[in-house]
Amino acid sequence: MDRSENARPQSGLRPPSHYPATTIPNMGLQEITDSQNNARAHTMPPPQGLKRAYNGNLPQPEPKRKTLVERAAEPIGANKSSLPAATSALSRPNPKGTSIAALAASNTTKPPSVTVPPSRYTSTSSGASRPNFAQSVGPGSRPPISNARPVTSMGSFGQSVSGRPRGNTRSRPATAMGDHTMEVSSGLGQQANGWDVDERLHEVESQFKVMKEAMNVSLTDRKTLEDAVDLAKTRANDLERERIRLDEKNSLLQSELDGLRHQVQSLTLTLEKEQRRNKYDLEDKSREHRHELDELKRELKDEADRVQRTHREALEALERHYRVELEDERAQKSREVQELRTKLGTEQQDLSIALLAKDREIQNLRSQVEAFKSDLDREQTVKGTLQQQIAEMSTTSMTLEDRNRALRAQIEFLESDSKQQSDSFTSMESRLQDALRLAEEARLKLIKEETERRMLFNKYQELKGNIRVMCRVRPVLDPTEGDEAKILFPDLKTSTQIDITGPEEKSSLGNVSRRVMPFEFDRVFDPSVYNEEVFGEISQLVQSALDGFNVCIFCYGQTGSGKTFTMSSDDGMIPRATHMIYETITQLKEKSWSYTMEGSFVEVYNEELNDLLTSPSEGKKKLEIRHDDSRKQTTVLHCKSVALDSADKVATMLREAQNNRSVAATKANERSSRSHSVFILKLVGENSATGERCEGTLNLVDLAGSERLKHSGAEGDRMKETQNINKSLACLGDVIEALGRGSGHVPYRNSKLTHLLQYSLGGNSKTLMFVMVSPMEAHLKETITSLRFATKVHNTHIGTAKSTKKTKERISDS
Ligand SMILES: Nc1ncnc2c1ncn2[C@@H]1O[C@H](COP(=O)(O)OP(=O)(O)OP(=O)(O)O)[C@@H](O)[C@H]1O
Repeated sequence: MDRSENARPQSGLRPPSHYPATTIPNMGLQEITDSQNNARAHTMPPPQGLKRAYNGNLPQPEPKRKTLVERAAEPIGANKSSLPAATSALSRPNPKGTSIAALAASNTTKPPSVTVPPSRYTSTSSGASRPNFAQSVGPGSRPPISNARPVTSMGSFGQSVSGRPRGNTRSRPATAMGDHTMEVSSGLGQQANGWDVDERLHEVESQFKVMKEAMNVSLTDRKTLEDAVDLAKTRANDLERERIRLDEKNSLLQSELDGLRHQVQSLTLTLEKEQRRNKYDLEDKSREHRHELDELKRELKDEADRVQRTHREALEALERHYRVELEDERAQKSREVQELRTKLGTEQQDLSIALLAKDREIQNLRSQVEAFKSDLDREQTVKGTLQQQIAEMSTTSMTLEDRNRALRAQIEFLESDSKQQSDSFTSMESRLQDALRLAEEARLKLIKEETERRMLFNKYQELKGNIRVMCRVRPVLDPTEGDEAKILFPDLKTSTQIDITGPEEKSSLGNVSRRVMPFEFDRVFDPSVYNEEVFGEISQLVQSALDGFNVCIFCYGQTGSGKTFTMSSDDGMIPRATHMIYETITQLKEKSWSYTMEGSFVEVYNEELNDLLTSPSEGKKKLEIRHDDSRKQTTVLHCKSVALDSADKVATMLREAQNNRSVAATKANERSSRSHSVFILKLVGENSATGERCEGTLNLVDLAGSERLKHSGAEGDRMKETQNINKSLACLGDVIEALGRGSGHVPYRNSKLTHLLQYSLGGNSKTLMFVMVSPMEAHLKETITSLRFATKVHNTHIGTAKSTKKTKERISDS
């Protein structure tokens, strides 16, 4: 065991390095002694003297079984001086904290005694070796056991003694004496003879002496040992006390340790508390920091919001500012635009006024041009007359020249006689006056001739008949329409006849035949004729209206036969009539005639009058018919009348009437073909030169479909419509018939239509009926019916006599 192990404290707790120096390691006494024993057991051989003394006879001492007493006794002899030092070392506080074991070890490792060299025994007495022996007994004084040393030194002794081989060799117990013996023998000299008894005896004696001395030494040793035992006992007691003191100290230390543990615990607790506190502090700090961070974030966010808000506000302010500016600018611009518009409007107005003025000017200029033209014509006539006169005058002039020459001769003869010249001027002036008078007379004659023309024209119209009937056959619109009826137009020259091949008829004999029915009218238009040509025929009647007559133009026929196409299509009779009227009015201005023209459009549906120029949204007022017998004029109360001061207005009026009719058509199916429409054009003309005044009316009537009720197979409202249509058409026939008969009573009031057209059907009025014919076989019966009705009308003569022709039906060849 080394010193460091001895110095280890008993308990597991190692005191800290800064432990107080007074503290002694907690080591038990037994342990100390054990350690010493062990140390000795390893390091110390038994005392040399004893070894020699008991070599071979004494029991070999058990080195590890030495008691404390023996061990205590060992250093006493040799360490009498060291014991007090040791005890004092134990008793006094060790400033460096050296342990007892360490002290013991130091005693062991540094023996104060010196081992007696063996050479001393060879030459010295026994008394001289004692202190050395005592010294060798002390602790640590013994030389360490050498492994090289033979356990049985006697063997070697024997060898060394004999120096030669021995035959009868006795073994001797190995003793420590061997060495001495050998040394002694060697000291006696090498020449001694082993077989010398004396010598051997001497040797034994000397050995005996030595042994005796050894005995004495042993006794002394014993005494010394006993003293040592006592001393050891004392020392043990001291040690026991020391142990108790150490125990006390130990317990003290334990309590101190407990205190320290407690302190450590409390420190640990404090530390834990501190840690906890620190943790809390840290958490608080962290919370604070987080809070601060949140605050900062919030502030930052607020700041950012504020900045954003500021920016937004700034932006909004800017936007507002710019918007206001923009609005201002826009308002200014719009004001400018408004001003410009106003200016433009004013300019436009001015322009339109100027335009109107220009128009008027142009019109005036035109009329002037026309007047100039007529003047020119007149002047040309006058010029012709004048040229004639000039020719006459040139003849006269030649005569005059002859006369002039003669006169010159006379003048020359008479020398400046001017009387004749002035006479000549006077005659020329009178001639001019005559020419002007003639021109005025010619103008008056022209006006008179216009009046005469009107009269003659009217007479001509009357001769043609006040009721005229024309027939028009529409073309086949589509090949899929069906079979075409056999219609012929035999009189190509005059175009007044139409031959209809009737349906198949069976005679009593069973012969099937078709009758050809010829119809003759004032004019027959085949399908190839255009509206333009048709209008050419009726233009004279329009002229009559301008001349102050009431004119009525009907379109009669079954549905789909072409009534509306003839009357109201874009190039129909109504637009053409109005255009013609405009043109004529303009022409008549040169004859000092000025006209006003008013138009209205009414519809007779189910024996009720409707204003087609008033839309249903404007509210419907009941129309009433008023007659002015003195003027022979009819007025429709509450009916819209449009001043037609331009030809375009007629087209607008027709469109408006068509629209209003379409709206009405949604309530009653196909209204247009189920009602009579009447376009009324009132014309009032005045002649500024003659003071004449004329008032005429042109009625353009598109009659409802003339199909028979039983044919149409109508029911309900449709039947009522058809009944009303048939009734009004029958009334028209009755009126015409009554007029033709010259009957005193004409049943105008039997239907709304005849009542409305009262002054346009009888008396001085002119009536033209178009009978419209479908070319289809399927419509043959209706065609024949219509043509028969038309013939009846055609045979009626109102006012003046009219030659009539008789036509005969014949049987068709086919
Ligand atoms: N002479 C014609 N040339 C070409 N097409 C015609 C002619 N006459 C009539 N039509 C066409 O025949 C069709 C029927 O004509 P329209 O509508 O004038 O008949 P309507 O007798 O007025 O019929 P409704 O009594 O039903 O009004 C129309 O499509 C029209 O354009």
